[in-house]
Amino acid sequence: MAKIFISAKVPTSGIQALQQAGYEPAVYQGAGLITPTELKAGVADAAVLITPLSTPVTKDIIDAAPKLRLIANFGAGFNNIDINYAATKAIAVTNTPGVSTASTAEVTVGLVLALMHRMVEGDRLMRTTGFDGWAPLFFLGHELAGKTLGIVGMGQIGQAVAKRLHAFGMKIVYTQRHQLDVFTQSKTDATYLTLAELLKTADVVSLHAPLTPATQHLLGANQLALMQPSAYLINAARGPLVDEHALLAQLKAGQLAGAALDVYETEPQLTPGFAELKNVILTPHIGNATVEARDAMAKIVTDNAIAVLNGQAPTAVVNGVVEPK
Ligand SMILES: NC(=O)c1ccc[n+]([C@@H]2O[C@H](COP(=O)([O-])OP(=O)(O)OC[C@H]3O[C@@H](n4cnc5c(N)ncnc54)[C@H](O)[C@@H]3O)[C@@H](O)[C@H]2O)c1
Repeated sequence: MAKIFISAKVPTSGIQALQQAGYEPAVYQGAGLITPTELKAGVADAAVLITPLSTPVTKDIIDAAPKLRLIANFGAGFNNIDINYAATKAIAVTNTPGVSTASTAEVTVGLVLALMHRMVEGDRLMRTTGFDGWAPLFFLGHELAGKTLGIVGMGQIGQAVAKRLHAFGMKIVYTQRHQLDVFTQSKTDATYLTLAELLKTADVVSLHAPLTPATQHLLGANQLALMQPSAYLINAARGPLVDEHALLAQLKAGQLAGAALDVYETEPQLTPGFAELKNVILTPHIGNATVEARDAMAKIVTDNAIAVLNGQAPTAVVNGVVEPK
C-alpha cells in the first residue's frame, strides 16, 4: 500500500478520513517541528507528504523521496516548499486556500481593536501595578470609526478584513498588483492606491500579501518612513514582508504609533527589542488557529491525498502539476 507520511500531528478528523479510505498514515510523533533528517527518513518511501507550512520542503528533501507524487501543504502560504523543483519531478504541490479566511480576518480585526484601544497594554497594567481609577486623560487610545484602513494584498483575507472593518466605520484603501473589478471594489467602497500613496494615507496598514521574492521586505526602511507617526502596522501575513529591524527603529523613534505582529521575520524567533515595547502586540502565528479552520484544512489535504492515490487530479494545485507521476 502507498505510504502517506504526515510530518506533524493534524486534527483527528484528517486521520479518520484517511483510515476510512483504507490508509494508515505514518504521523511524526516527536515534540516540536520535525528535523530535516527525520523528514528525509519519513518521505524515503512515501507517495504522499502532508506537511505543515512551518516545515521547509527543500530540493534535498524532494531528492530523498523518489516515490513522492504529492506534497499537500497544510497551510495557505506555501513559501516553505520548493514548488518549481517539485514540478520538475512531476510532484504536485497543493495548499489549503479559502478556509483560513474567516479566522485570519477575525484575528486581524482583533489585533486592530486591541492595538488602537490599548487592550493588551491595559491587561498588563491591571495584572501588575493596577490603576488609580477612571480619569479624563487616562490611557487614551483611538477609535477605528472614521479612520483609513490600508490593505496591502486585497485577496481573500484582505477582502474579508475590509468587509469587517468597513462595518466599524473605517474607510478602505488597498494596493496590490492589479485593481479589483468594479463590483468587488464597490462591496467595501475600497479605493485603489499605489503602495506609496497607501502608506502615506492610511491610519492602519494591514498586510495580506503572500511571501514571494517580490514581497520580501515590501515594507523596508524607505516604505515605513512614508507612514504617518500616528499610524499602526498589522502583519498577519508573513514575517519577511517587513524589515523588522527597520520597523523596530521606527517604533523606538516614535515614528509609528504601534504594531501588531502575528508572524515574524525569523519565525519562530522573535527579533530582540519588540518584547520591551508597550505599543506592540505579539501573537504566536494564530491567524488560522481555530478548530474550524484546521478541520477544514485537514479535509483539503486528505481529500487530495486520496485523490492522487486513486489516480485523480488534486485540487488547489500551486505548481501546475495536475497529473502527478
Ligand atoms: N497569520 C496566519 O496564520 C495566516 C493564515 C492564512 C494566511 N496567511 C497569509 O496570508 C496571505 C494571504 O492569504 P489569502 O488567502 O488572502 O491569499 P490570496 O492569494 O487570496 O491573496 C493574496 C493577495 O495578495 C496580492 N499580492 C500578491 N503580490 C503582491 C504584491 N507584490 N503587492 C501587493 N499585493 C500583492 C494578490 O494579488 C492577492 O490579491 C497568505 O499568502 C499567507 O501567507 C497568514
